[in-house]
Amino acid sequence: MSVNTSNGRIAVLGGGAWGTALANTFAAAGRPTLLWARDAETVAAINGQAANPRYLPGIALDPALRATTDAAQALQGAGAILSVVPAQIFGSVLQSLADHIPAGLPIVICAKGIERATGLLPSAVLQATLPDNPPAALSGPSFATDLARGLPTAVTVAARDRELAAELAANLSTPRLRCYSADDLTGVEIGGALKNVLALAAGAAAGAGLGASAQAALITRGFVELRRIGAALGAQGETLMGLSGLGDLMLTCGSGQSRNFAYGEALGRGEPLENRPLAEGVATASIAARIAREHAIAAPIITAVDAILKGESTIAQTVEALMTRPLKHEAD
Ligand SMILES: NC(=O)C1=CN([C@@H]2O[C@H](COP(=O)(O)OP(=O)(O)OC[C@H]3O[C@@H](n4cnc5c(N)ncnc54)[C@H](O)[C@@H]3O)[C@@H](O)[C@H]2O)C=CC1
Ligand SMILES: O=C(CO)COP(=O)(O)O
Repeated sequence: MSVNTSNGRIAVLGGGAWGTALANTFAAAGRPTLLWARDAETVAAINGQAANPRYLPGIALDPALRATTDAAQALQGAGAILSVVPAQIFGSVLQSLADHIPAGLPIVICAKGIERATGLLPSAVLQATLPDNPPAALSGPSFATDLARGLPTAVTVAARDRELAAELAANLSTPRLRCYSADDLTGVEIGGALKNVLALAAGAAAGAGLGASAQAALITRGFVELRRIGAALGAQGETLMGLSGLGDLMLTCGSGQSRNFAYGEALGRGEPLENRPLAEGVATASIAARIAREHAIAAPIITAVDAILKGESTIAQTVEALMTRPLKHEAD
């Protein structure tokens, strides 16, 4: 590993809730940080009022946080780059910024999803687009609103090179963000991506009034599916029991603060689904169901989430189908 990521500024790409919360924790910890956002109003609000009213309404940011609409400025002299744009547009954003991204610098992917069109994890999208920039990922139980309010949490920072992962984890840790390191990049990405699909299922169960028992059963059996898909794609089981698997599942599947859970709840209540905040699990459900099919993996819950979202099945039909599946040994 030849790059020292502690030199220079932290460049955070994406001025939404999570990009702002991450940049804010670094700035509050005294780390030189520059946030790139495409939206000039967001940039003006961060620089002028220490606020991001569009994505983090009512939260006071650190006055030291600086933002820009100029990607070249954000990336010039950066020692670490965090990409915090949604998973489905990560590839196109990378392509548009490619000329400004210093070769050799790792890119820490903070999105949680699988590219729907290709089935690629974000790290593979990065490798296909910028093969000289090593992929890393930051993932774990972390609501943007919690971190932005200065509440503490812990996440995993993964890179295939163990030393690089440890260095990034050390550089990105703040008094409010404890970063553990890991070398199972695939496991960390899969945990983050698939927990969103299960949060949709848990939210739908809550919204449809199926009860706390059904919700716990769904999450537990959903986690079995997450681990099966993870294993097929090369993830280590241990990683999925960690912060970016079980940890994030516990957070997201149990709180209406999660946009994926809230989307599922609206679905379960039969409410309109247009114009809602980003719910990455919607796109990921479709590709996760396809991956499961292609690998002949039993994933009835993830497949059902996809079918409900596509209008191919109702929640009542899904409950009936799941409850009448042939009985089986739990560990099989
Ligand atoms: N909000 C949260 O609590 C957390 C979110 N994440 C993940 O972080 C990723 C981003 O989520 P949020 O920041 O919450 O979403 P958000 O919806 O709050 O913000 C998305 C940001 O991406 C920007 N964006 C969209 N298309 C773009 C484009 N073509 N070029 C440049 N910028 C573009 C938007 O302008 C916006 O600033 C997602 O994958 C999410 O799963 C991860 C952990 C926590
Ligand atoms: O990933 C998250 C918390 O770890 C945020 O979840 P939502 O995108 O569902 O709000």
